[in-house]
Amino acid sequence: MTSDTAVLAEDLTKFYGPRRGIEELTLDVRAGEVMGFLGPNGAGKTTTIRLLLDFLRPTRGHARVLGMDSRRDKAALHRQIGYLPGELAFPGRETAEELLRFFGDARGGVPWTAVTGLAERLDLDLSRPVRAMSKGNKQKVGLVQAFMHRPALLILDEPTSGLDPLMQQEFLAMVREARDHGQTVFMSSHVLAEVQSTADRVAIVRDGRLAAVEKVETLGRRAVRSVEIHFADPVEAADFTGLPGVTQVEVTGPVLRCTVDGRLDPLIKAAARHEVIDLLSAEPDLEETFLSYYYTGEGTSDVAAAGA
Ligand SMILES: Nc1ncnc2c1ncn2[C@@H]1O[C@H](COP(=O)(O)OP(=O)(O)OP(=O)(O)O)[C@@H](O)[C@H]1O
Repeated sequence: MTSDTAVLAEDLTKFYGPRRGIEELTLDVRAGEVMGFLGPNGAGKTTTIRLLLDFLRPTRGHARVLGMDSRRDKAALHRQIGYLPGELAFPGRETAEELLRFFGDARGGVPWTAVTGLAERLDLDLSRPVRAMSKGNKQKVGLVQAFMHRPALLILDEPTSGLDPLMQQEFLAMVREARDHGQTVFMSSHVLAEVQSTADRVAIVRDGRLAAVEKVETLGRRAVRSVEIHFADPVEAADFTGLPGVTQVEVTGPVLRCTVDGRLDPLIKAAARHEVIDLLSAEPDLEETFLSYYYTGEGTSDVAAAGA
């Protein structure tokens, strides 16, 4: 592990009795990057995060975080990270302000303006008791305590859960700013779109195993989109079948409908041999296409190569 590595998991494995939480997870998060940790419900994301923080003991393997052993250096490590748990429980009667002052003191003092600044951005009323807050507002309290001391590493479990779309955008802006300040962010999600707009790389887990590590640009190039082209005159399907990445070609008179996987260039060049009236390209549904690519097992399992 070098100082360029913020998180290093090696063969990290956790079984709950006979039930697999995560198995043989080997993964690195580089210092200063935003890594999305993606997978469907039950894939093993929360288990992994809890292992990294030593809230769970691994069945096998180990983790080093910020150069420290998760288990041996637990207390020192926890002071240096910002952690948002997947499920927040605030049993006491404290207001958000009282709670956040407590967290701030526990971390050796955090400028109160850092807290109020974050609360303002997230539109959080600090004077209210946390217990009586909605799920979304509790989530905001969780986010403020994770970000407020500008930790070197943020580990966030489903951070946008319960936030409305406007607040999700604000949160993503906070993540981008954290990266600009040199902080590292490891955040889990089951929604590809939200990590896609902020993450440098994405690690994908399914059924308790790491399926792939990809740069986010690579995901974009893999986007499948549906394309409809209207020509001045009828065209032949044969002109478009067999083009690289083009499938499901359907021609009805002067209208072509097809699916394109990856670059549009071959289709555009073929279309340009005719007079084009209009071209419609539906937003690539990465969620559906990319995840199905991996979850049906067609994707590369060469994790090391993919993450390189
Ligand atoms: N305390 C536990 N006891 C037994 N099995 C557990 C326990 N915690 C998790 N599991 C199992 O481990 C697997 C991984 O769960 P985990 O919560 O890590 O997934 P996740 O990817 O975080 O899912 P979600 O998005 O639903 O939170 C699941 O099959 C789950 O049922």
